[in-house]
Amino acid sequence: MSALSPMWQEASQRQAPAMITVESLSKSYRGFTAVDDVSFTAHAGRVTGFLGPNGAGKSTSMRIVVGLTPASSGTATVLGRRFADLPDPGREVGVLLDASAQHAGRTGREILTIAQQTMGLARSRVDDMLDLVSLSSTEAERRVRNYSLGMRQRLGIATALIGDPEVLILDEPANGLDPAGIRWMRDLLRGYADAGGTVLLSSHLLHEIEVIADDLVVIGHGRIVAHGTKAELLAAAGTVVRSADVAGLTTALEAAGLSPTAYDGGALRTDADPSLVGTIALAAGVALTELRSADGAGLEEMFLELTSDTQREGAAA
Ligand SMILES: Nc1ncnc2c1ncn2[C@@H]1O[C@H](COP(=O)(O)OP(=O)(O)OP(=O)(O)O)[C@@H](O)[C@H]1O
Repeated sequence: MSALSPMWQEASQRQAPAMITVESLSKSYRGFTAVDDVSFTAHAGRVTGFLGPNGAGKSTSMRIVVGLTPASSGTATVLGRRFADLPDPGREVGVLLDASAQHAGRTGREILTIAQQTMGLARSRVDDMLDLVSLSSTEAERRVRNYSLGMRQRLGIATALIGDPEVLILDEPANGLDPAGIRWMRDLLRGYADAGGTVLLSSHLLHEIEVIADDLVVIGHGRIVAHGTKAELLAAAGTVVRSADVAGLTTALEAAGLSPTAYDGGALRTDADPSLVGTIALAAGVALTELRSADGAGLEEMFLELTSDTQREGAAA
């Protein structure tokens, strides 16, 4: 990452170069389409969250990006090349796909030392990385089979970062981390992106990704259902409004041409902004008990819908 030119670091974030480009990617397994015409980009200086319920196609897409699974069609490039064509992938792209896949019989220090030697890095990188991910020297001497999932995630992140790559690709890195661990990871990734790095990370939890990501790519049933900056996706949320007279409020909003939908605990949500909703309620003589911008509600509803679909499918399978 230290190789990033100052020009890139100064570039406005949205105009930062695309470091990961996925175009019309599809993957089928014996007639089942796991990834269906997926396209997105991840930019330098930004954390891109890849969000979707279990089985949505996140891991498959990420495995294709890093060359572990062949695509049925479409292309994926990192730093402008197919992963397999990168001259020095370990030092260009840090990858953590499955923290549990690390060699269980080796110690954390051994795993980092192997990576350090394979990449021809300074020996000091091993201790630097252990410090960075807060694994103590005692923990580093333990075999990975005795690590908690959270410790494996920390070790996996250390391994991904040891080569000082420009791009980080992490599949569900927050799994197994406690709230303090999630905060630690958020700060680490924020610092990495602020220094010009590119992060693509997946999660099946909206709130987890909401606190970490700048950009969001939402996937369901193998297809991209939303893609944009977090601010854009959260802003397109409308208003949450509540009244003791739900029927009267619904009638008034519908008469004004709005289409309110039921929201949490008897409230209603509409796409209109709060001032319009307040004006309509006042004109109709309906007293409100709550009126607020529904930050994130649209995204949350969409995500819940995707999740419940997936659960129904899972139950039927
Ligand atoms: N090797 C495979 N053979 C057959 N089907 C597969 C294979 N790998 C993945 N799938 C299927 O493709 C779909 C997408 O799986 P994938 O692991 O990419 O989802 P995901 O979004 O990463 O989910 P999770 O959050 O559960 O890891 C799932 O229905 C899965 O069962």
